[in-house]
Amino acid sequence: MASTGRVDLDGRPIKAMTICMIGAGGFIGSHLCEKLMAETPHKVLAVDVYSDKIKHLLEPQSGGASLPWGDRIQFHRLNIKNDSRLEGLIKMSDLIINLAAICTPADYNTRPLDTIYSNFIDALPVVKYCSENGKRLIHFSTCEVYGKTIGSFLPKDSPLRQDPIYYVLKEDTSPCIFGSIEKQRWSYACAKQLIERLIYAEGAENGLEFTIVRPFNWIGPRMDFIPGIDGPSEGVPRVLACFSNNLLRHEPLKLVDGGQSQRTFIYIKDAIEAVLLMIENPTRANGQIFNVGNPDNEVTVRQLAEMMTQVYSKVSGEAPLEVPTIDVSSKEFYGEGYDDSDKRIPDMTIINRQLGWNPKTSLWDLLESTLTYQHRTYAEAVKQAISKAVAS
Ligand SMILES: NC(=O)c1ccc[n+]([C@@H]2O[C@H](COP(=O)([O-])OP(=O)(O)OC[C@H]3O[C@@H](n4cnc5c(N)ncnc54)[C@H](O)[C@@H]3O)[C@@H](O)[C@H]2O)c1
Ligand SMILES: O=C(O)[C@H]1O[C@H](OP(=O)(O)OP(=O)(O)OC[C@H]2O[C@@H](n3ccc(=O)[nH]c3=O)[C@H](O)[C@@H]2O)[C@H](O)[C@@H](O)[C@@H]1O
Repeated sequence: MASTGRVDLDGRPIKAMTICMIGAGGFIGSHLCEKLMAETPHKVLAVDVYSDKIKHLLEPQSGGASLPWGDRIQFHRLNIKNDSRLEGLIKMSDLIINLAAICTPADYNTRPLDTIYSNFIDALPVVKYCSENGKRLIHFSTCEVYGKTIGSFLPKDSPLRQDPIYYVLKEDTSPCIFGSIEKQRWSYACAKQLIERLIYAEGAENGLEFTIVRPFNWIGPRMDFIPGIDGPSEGVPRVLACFSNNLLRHEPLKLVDGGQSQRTFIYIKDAIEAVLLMIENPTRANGQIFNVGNPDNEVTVRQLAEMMTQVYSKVSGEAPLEVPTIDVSSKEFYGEGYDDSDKRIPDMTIINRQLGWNPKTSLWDLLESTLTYQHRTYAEAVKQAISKAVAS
């Protein structure tokens, strides 16, 4: 590995590495590839079944000159479920990052088998090849492994609900609390928890060098799809894309079960800074599980809907709807077996101590840049789709 001129947090030179990034064509992968190309000399073997979100990194845009990062990024279209090329790509790499997963809640209770296979079974060979070949692994888990907060089981009027010990989620002390088996929502969280335990055990018993990332609602441009435009008309993406779709179509935002659940949202670009620190500081990141979120950006889903409505009106110049939201039951919206995390505030002690990282962007600012992107990218296409539907 050649030196890069960059230094790590302890002042040691960082060597250029080859990174096998599985799921590189998704939302997080596309931002991570962009960052690695723009700011580092590392090479990326980008593995995915789709490449639309990283097209701009793989080939010059129409009429443009060659790409500044040349051939440092290579796309390998393969499905890790059933492709023998995976092991070879892992062997060629210094670091493996696994992002591949089914990770939209609408799938957890309606396609629980695919969800469990994708998040546990399909990740097994990746862990095995890393362990057998002595390769470092950064695996993407989720804040959903915490499930529900302890506080949610206390009486509604209990003063203990105000005590952070009952709701702040900490990597090494918080329990993982899921609903019953009939609540298939938890198939995802449970599969992610088991793969975390397996990776941890590979570290303990076989010396696998690993880092586990638990993202807390990372959002930004290129997240999921807009139904009927760049994804299926009946598809249900995560909340940012659902609400963006409603705003683009001038229809009320749907609040599931009153929109009382709470989330902390973090701007994808802040979160990617944390991942780059993990990549380039293995001695500080190995053996760690990291929460990556923004505890200062907490809102209820209802408040998120209200803020997105205001921000969208500002960036689009269109007046907000008179009735901006409507209530819908979770059964109607997601079907049988849905359940929800009540509240998600990440404890930041470990990532602060190990990597000195903190998020920067406020919720308003991150929504402003994201909705500007959504409006610029989709408004015209949505308008055309609506007028076509009216004409036919
Ligand atoms: N976005 C978030 O806030 C968030 C939060 C918690 C956890 N995560 C985790 O981070 C990871 C990435 O999330 P994302 O938001 O970028 O999701 P995403 O769906 O945009 O990206 C996942 C990518 O993996 C690819 N993939 C899935 N199965 C594959 C297979 N068998 N072979 C090859 N490629 C495959 C998909 O095509 C997709 O491009 C996931 O593991 C997810 O569980 C994300
Ligand atoms: O992003 C994360 O950190 C994790 O959480 C997400 O789960 P969740 O936050 O429940 O999923 P969203 O689709 O973003 O929904 C957030 C909340 O908004 C609500 N919602 C969603 C969509 C909608 O149109 N209306 C609405 O009220 C949901 O019921 C939920 O309470 C997903 O499971 C994963 O992407 C990820 O692992």
